[in-house]
This record gives sequence, C-alpha cells and structure tokens, in this order.
Amino acid sequence: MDKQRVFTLSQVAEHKSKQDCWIIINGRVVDVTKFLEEHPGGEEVLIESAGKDATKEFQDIGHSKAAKNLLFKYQIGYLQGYKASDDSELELNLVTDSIKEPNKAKEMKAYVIKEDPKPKYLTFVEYLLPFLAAAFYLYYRYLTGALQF
Ligand code: HEM
Repeated sequence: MDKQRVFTLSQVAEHKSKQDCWIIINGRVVDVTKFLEEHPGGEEVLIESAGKDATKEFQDIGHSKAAKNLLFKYQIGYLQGYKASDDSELELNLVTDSIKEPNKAKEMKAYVIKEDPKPKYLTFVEYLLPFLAAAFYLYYRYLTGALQF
C-alpha cells in the first residue's frame, strides 16, 4: 500500500479490533494486524492502543532500533497534520530518511565515498613531523659535536 496516504484521527479510530488494528506512532499510521501475534510485548498492549496514538507508550518502553524499523514495514500512511520534523523526538531520523528520500540517501552515500578519507592534520603528522624530528636530531648531534659539516 502507498505509505504516503493521509488519514484523519477518526479514520484511524475505526480500526481498533484484533482483526483490524491500526495505531499511530509519531504521526505514522501503522497497521499492526499481522504483527499482533509476533509482538514480543504481547498483543494485548497493541489492542489496547488500537485506533489511537500510542507514541508515548511506544517511547516509554524504549523500543530498539529494530522495533523502530518495523514501524516502516507496517506503516500504511500518515496522520493528517504530521510533520517530518516530529521524527527527531523519537530518533527515527536515521531509519526514515532513506525511506522518505531514497535519492537523497544515495547521494549522501556517494558523497561519503568521494570524500578524502584522510583528515587534513594527518598530512602534517605524516610528513612534517618526521622531517622536523630528523632536523632536530641532526641539530642536536651538531651541537654536541658528534656531527661536523
Ligand atoms: C507498531 C508498533 C510496535 C512495534 C513495531 C513494536 C515492536 C516491538 C519489538 C520488536 C519488541 C522487542 C524488543 C525491542 O526490539 O525493542 C517490542 C517489545 C515490547 N513492546 Fe512493542 N512494538 C510496538 C508497539 C508497542 C506499544 C504501543 C506498546 C505499549 C503500549 C508496546 C509494548 C512493548 C513491550 C511491553 C515490550 C516488551 C519489552 C521488554 O520485554 O522489555 N509495543 N515491541
């Protein structure tokens, strides 16, 4: 199904049974009907939240990144008035960005690959520092008389 569909709160509220269970997490409408039996936290908690916004409950449990990823698997749309910035609160950004803007994610990857992997200060450490060390050593030897030009 098209994940970009927009639902109103009352539309979501109609899907509140075990056979048809939608919940809202961070402005995302998620159809968890097929996930009820799989949910490690049990189906009861999901059914209790059916047709409602369960963002707070979802957040309070401290669901893992894997659980957050599952949201997108079961997402069927957005709640009317949803703002993409809302995701930052639930730290969904990392997982959502590639889904919301797949092209941008690709660009980012390409950008990272093209980037010079060596930080600038490495050039200094790698080349200039050994040179300076050698110069100081020779100068020291010269001062102590061990080296004569
Ligand atoms: C679509 C929404 C949800 C998904 C995809 C989901 C997914 C998961 C997953 C994968 C776990 C295993 C632990 C982890 O990876 O974090 C889990 C555990 C759990 N979830 Fe959910 N969950 C959802 C919604 C909820 C809601 C709304 C509640 C509460 C009202 C809830 C309560 C719990 C509890 C109590 C556990 C067990 C935590 C534990 O054993 O420490 N979940 N959930």
